[in-house]
Amino acid sequence: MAVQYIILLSRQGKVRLAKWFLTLSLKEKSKIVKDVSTLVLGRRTKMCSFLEYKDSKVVYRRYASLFFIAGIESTDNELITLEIVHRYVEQMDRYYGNVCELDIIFNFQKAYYILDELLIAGELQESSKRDVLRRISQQDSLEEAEGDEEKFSRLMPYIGQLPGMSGDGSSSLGSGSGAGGMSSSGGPGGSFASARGRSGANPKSQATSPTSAVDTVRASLLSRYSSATSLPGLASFSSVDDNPLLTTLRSLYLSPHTALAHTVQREDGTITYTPGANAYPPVRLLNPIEKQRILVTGGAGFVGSHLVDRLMLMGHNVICLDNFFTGSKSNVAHWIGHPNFELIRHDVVDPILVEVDQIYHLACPASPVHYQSNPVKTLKTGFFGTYNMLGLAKRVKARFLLSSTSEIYGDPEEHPQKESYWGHVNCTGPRACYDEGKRVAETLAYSYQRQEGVDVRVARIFNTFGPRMNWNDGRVVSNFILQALKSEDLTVYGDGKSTRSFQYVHDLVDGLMKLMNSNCDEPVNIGTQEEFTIDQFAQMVIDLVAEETGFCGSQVVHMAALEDDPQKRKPDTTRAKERLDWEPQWKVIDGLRETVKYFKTTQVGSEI
Ligand SMILES: O=c1ccn([C@@H]2O[C@H](COP(=O)(O)OP(=O)(O)O[C@H]3OC[C@@H](O)[C@H](O)[C@H]3O)[C@@H](O)[C@H]2O)c(=O)[nH]1
Repeated sequence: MAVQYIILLSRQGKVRLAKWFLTLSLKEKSKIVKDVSTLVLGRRTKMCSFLEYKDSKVVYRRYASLFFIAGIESTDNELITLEIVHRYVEQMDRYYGNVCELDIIFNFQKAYYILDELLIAGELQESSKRDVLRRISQQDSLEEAEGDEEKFSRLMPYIGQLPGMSGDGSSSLGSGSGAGGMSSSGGPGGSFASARGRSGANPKSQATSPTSAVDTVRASLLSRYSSATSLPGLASFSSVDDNPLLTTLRSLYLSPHTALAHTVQREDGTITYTPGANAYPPVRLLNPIEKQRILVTGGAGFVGSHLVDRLMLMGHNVICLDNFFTGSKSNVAHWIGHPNFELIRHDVVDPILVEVDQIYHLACPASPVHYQSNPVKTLKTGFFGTYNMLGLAKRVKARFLLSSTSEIYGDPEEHPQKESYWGHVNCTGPRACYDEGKRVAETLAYSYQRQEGVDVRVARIFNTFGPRMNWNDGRVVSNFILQALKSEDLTVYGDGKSTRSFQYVHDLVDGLMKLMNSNCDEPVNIGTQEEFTIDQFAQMVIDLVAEETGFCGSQVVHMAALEDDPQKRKPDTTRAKERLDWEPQWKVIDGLRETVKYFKTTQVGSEI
């Protein structure tokens, strides 16, 4: 009698543990996991717990929110297998005390250790609960002695900078969305409580339902991490109006090149960077239930890097993925090396596999100058990039947010534009690579939603500006500010009567986060009602630069109009208000003032 494999599967289909006692290729293992998950999850509660799968058998039992699945040979005994599984549950229950799915997610190594004591090569080795627990507690003491020293020495450089970080160090096998699974634990088909009831070993368990076990774990996690809520100025991240947050954010973008201190040697033309010269900004210490692993594609770009800042300050684990085509490492340099941060150079046109809970898919050049410089690549990014990220979302069961654009409305015949408007796009014009790329990206998102059940969010972003726009971005805001700072003429394309509504980047980031965490799966316009003609906007920039620098000698000059340039653009944001409770907090003039400061301090006259 030899067990071939043990799989612990959540009701949402997430594998929480998999142990193989026979040699199989990765492909074969994934096939078995996929087939067996489908078989088991598809069964109703009263159905028999034994199944035939190819030339083997599958024995399963549900305890609270987890299915324990064992594969055996067709000649092996199902009841004995069930008894082994049950013994495993009892031993975990003893070890963890009121074990639940979260225990296994956050302390999965122990679940493996216990299994290793119970089964060797698939054969039952030790059925005594007491002996298994004694060995595990010996291991624990050894690990504590060795691990604490090492962990502390590794974290030492950060401890001074990250309030309360010293208590963390929990690992995560599955995703943070395990918390979602826990909330619905209990129910028919067996439970951890029933295992405890049989063992009679845990007096606490007799009176504890699976739901209260979850509550206990939640409560203990929350109390362990409760100090986070008292961090001065970092308790709330709901809005950028929160001044301490704004001060922290400003410190990140108003001095991007000082993330690494540097000295410039003019004589030999070298720059020396000093690593670790600046402290990381303090990030919130989230309890593991709230801490998400979040992928931001295009995370080193203009909007992406602001989003990364906000998510990092909120205390999440952030993976920033960028091909640095228009994004720049310096936009996120202040996070490099932080324990919660990973930077990956990768082009979304190629697939990638990372285990995450949420995906903000922002990767795509957004300035007309950039996206038109390589239209085929822009289309590939729109289609394949989105296709790959949706595939990833499907595979890891992550929520997916697409950054779409007001450009999907083309040169609109409806004004302001509601989300219900289908648009007016020239599919053969120079802007089509972006417009149609984003339109097909939306189509892909909703097709994945319908066909594969992927949880999608779609943000239609209107003209956005702010710090970290590239000096060579080519969009109207950065062009005009840079021209005005150098007292050059402001180049207005066309007669200057076309309009745009502009929003400051912090408002957009608020909107994206609200949308991601809402239940609104329809497209949502994110933009402001402040609409200007390009002539008016040019004059406002000249005035602001004069106010900031004391002088601006620029004039407005009109040049040839651009092909297919939309004549007017302003969002109807009723849906954002009603569904997300989102409204812009920044007046355009305030955002522009800050952007002028940014360009003045970091671009014009900058050393590097
Ligand atoms: O130097 C310039 C730059 C731009 N403009 C004009 O200013 C207006 C705005 O142009 P931008 O290049 O900033 O942006 P567009 O509105 O054309 O496209 C933008 O739309 C929304 C987003 O999704 C994208 O960021 C971008 O595609 C256009 O009418 C353009 O012709 C100038 O008059 N002078």
